[in-house]
Amino acid sequence: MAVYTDVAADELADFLKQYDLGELLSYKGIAEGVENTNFLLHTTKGSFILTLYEKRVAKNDLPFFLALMTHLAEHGVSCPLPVKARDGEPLHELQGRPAAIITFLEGIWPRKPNAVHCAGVGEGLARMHLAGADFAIKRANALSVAGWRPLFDAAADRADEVQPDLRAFLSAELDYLSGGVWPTDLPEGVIHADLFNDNVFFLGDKLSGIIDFTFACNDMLAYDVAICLNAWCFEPDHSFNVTKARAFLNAYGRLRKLSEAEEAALPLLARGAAIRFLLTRLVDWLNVPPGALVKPKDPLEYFRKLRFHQSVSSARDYGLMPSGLVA
Ligand SMILES: Nc1ncnc2c1ncn2[C@@H]1O[C@H](COP(=O)(O)OP(=O)(O)OP(=O)(O)O)[C@@H](O)[C@H]1O
Ligand SMILES: N[C@@H](CCO)C(=O)O
Repeated sequence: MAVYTDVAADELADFLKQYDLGELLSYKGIAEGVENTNFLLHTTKGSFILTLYEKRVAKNDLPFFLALMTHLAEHGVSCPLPVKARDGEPLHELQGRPAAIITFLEGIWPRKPNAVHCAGVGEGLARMHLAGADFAIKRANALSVAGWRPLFDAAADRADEVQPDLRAFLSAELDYLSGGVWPTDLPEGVIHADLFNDNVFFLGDKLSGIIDFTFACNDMLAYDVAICLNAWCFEPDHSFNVTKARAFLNAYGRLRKLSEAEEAALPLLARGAAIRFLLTRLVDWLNVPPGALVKPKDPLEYFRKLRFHQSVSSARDYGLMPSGLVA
């Protein structure tokens, strides 16, 4: 998160009058993250997170995110619970933006994830996929193949300022991924779609919670696996760590085994996941709003990851054995 929209103490106190959360003791903006504005609130009833939904979040989608968190929490996934105001609704408006309060989760996101964290994420992701199976509301993935071209168009003219020939590289990759190779028949369900290390909290080695469902949607479950391979299984120098990948995939597979078709599609899905984050980061990198408290993320990290996936010939390169997952 970040702070794009400031909120004065008296405005916040007025806003809180709609809730049964006691008196406001203190609050502060959270600089982490890039999508929405977030504040940590301390009230006489405890700690909470207030989110003001910004640019990339469509207001119509907010009921999906809020209901999903409630559904997952009720099905054993540790995630924040939306707090209902006195009118029974979790969604209101503050500073002209849709705003919601969610419960605070204890834990710390791992700055340097190790293989144990990766196994925790594998298990947590599989639990989320299983728990989401009977969630009734649907939301299409706005950032799947059809959504990448408009991002490219928004950044293309200045892409080469970030790295020479980046524009041509992205254009060729997009042509390939949108040219009929993207899978259409893999198992689908509710995916998190942004399960990065800053969205997973741990207490010690144990996963304590998953946050930030603002990209959650219905899509291929294996695409979520591919997003996590990108987000968790590379080193700071952007080299791939097969030990972490194996730990992640094995833990996932113990709860939800990937089908042969899903395994075979992993390299392609990983390329798609890499270009999705490369493109959103590139657009953000080139368009930091003046005065915003936000640190844009490095797009070129995902260029390097994408290059790696382009060199992968099969899911074996991610630590999977031909007969399926190693115990
Ligand atoms: N329920 C919660 N409990 C505790 N801390 C939270 C909670 N929700 C958010 N935070 C804090 O706010 C930070 C940013 O939250 P979040 O990742 O949801 O924001 P975002 O702008 O959507 O970010 P991203 O760039 O990851 O999409 C987290 O790293 C964490 O420090
Ligand atoms: N997790 C994303 C930011 C939020 O979409 C990234 O690291 O690019």
